[in-house]
Amino acid sequence: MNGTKAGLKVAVVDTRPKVGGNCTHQGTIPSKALRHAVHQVMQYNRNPMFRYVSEQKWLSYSQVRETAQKVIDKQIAMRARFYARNRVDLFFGTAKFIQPHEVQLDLPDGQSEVLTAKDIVIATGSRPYRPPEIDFSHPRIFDSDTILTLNHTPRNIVIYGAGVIGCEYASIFNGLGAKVDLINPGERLLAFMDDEISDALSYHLRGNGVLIRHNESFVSVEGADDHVVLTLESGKRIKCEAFMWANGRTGNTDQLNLDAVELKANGRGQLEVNERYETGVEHIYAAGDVIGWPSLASAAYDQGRSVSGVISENGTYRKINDIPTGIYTIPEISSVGKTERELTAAKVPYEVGKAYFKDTARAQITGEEAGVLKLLFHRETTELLGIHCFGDQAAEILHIGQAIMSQKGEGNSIRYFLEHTFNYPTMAEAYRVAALNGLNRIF
Ligand SMILES: Cc1cc2nc3c(=O)[nH]c(=O)nc-3n(C[C@H](O)[C@H](O)[C@H](O)COP(=O)(O)OP(=O)(O)OC[C@H]3O[C@@H](n4cnc5c(N)ncnc54)[C@H](O)[C@@H]3O)c2cc1C
Ligand SMILES: NC(=O)c1ccc[n+]([C@@H]2O[C@H](COP(=O)([O-])OP(=O)(O)OC[C@H]3O[C@@H](n4cnc5c(N)ncnc54)[C@H](O)[C@@H]3O)[C@@H](O)[C@H]2O)c1
Repeated sequence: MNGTKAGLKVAVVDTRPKVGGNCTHQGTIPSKALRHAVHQVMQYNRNPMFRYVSEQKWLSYSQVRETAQKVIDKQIAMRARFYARNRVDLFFGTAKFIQPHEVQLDLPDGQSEVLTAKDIVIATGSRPYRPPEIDFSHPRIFDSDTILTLNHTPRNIVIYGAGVIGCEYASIFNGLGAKVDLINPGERLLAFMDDEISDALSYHLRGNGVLIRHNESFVSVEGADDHVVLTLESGKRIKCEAFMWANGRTGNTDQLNLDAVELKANGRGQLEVNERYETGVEHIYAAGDVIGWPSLASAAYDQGRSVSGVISENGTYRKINDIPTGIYTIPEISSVGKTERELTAAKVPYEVGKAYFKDTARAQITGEEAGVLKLLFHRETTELLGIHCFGDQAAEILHIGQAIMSQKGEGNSIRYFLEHTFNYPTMAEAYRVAALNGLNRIF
């Protein structure tokens, strides 16, 4: 759309006969819609007020999947309208290069057609990495794509991989009442996050009954008729009704016939690009998950806009940095900027200001009292250096601080939160509380 608005003639190609990409069909949208539905059930079951209405109630995985499908359908319809309104031509078929400026589309009916373009953007995304020794065709063995075909609530599930996907699905199945074992090949959950926030997540998942095992690697995953057995290098054997692999993703480059344009993907199927999304082959660009980090829909949107800005020469181009993280576990996590670990290693004299959700009126009213907002700021200049939030609506709350942190010069100061009046009672008020808490430490 950014390209057509800048005067380019644009065609979009996708294998799937519906727009939206994996983000809409198998990634962000279904997982967030599932998570929201499950969170609502948890709130209903937890809140004593609803016991006047009825006893606790549970929804099945199939029921929450139905609500997710409705959101997916809305997204598809909305995106299809955007393409039509902006006169972006859509082609459905699997694309591969045949010449530097020619792409062949293999169509669902077995026919093929060739598209020619001055510039080409590879935005083929990613898919779950599948170790060859695991039989993903087994009806009880899933990855983050196929978990969306599960049609009952398992009594127990083992999730292997405690990255973002593993932690989010652990929250979803735990919220549905399934017994969840979360197997982490690493040392801690979400190791790239602030330690205190990662500890808070472990504490809350464990408190809700999730069994977390760190530093474990799989030896085998064996599927039987009515169960799956996971064997770990430590000798442990874990039996479950359903097994979900949530460890890593691979860029979708294997079908692109990259040899035809002398491009090469790395071992994870990803393409290397420079700041302007140029691949090294003139006129071929890449953006989104296929270029690897940060592999977020939020970043992919901006990268897509930017790459069309580069091509059209007069469209929007922005170097994308300071990307926030929003992780939709229950409770939610969000962060932007530096962690304490990074600031300590860089010998930056920082201070910490904290506000616990339980001490805010808004959280007491909503009952969402688990959580903390943590501000890291320079003790001399008071500039905000990092924001880390754990708790309900963390992904929204974060953006208030991000707006201040992105100001230039003296505009970026923790004092903003003391010099402006905040609506009361709001979760935004946590910024005022955290700023006071932090500035009180300065002497
Ligand atoms: C379970 C899960 C949850 C997530 N949650 C979040 C979240 O909460 N927030 C967030 O920011 N990000 C999240 N992500 C990441 C986010 O979904 C991705 O970063 C985003 O989808 C990347 O967009 P993309 O356009 O690069 O590629 P994709 O969304 O992967 O789309 C690529 C498209 O290219 C098509 N394609 C591939 N090969 C070809 C070919 N040869 N010819 C034609 N078409 C082809 C595919 O069919 C697909 O439609 C999540 C991901 C997963 C898996
Ligand atoms: N809320 C969100 O922002 C959100 C939610 C879900 C997923 N995502 C995105 O989806 C991606 C996938 O997440 P994940 O949970 O699978 O964890 P991950 O990408 O962190 O990977 C987990 C582990 O698998 C390894 N690995 C990754 N790709 C591999 C490959 N191709 N081959 C072998 N090993 C590989 C990694 O080194 C890591 O140790 C992340 O990049 C994340 O940004 C984001």
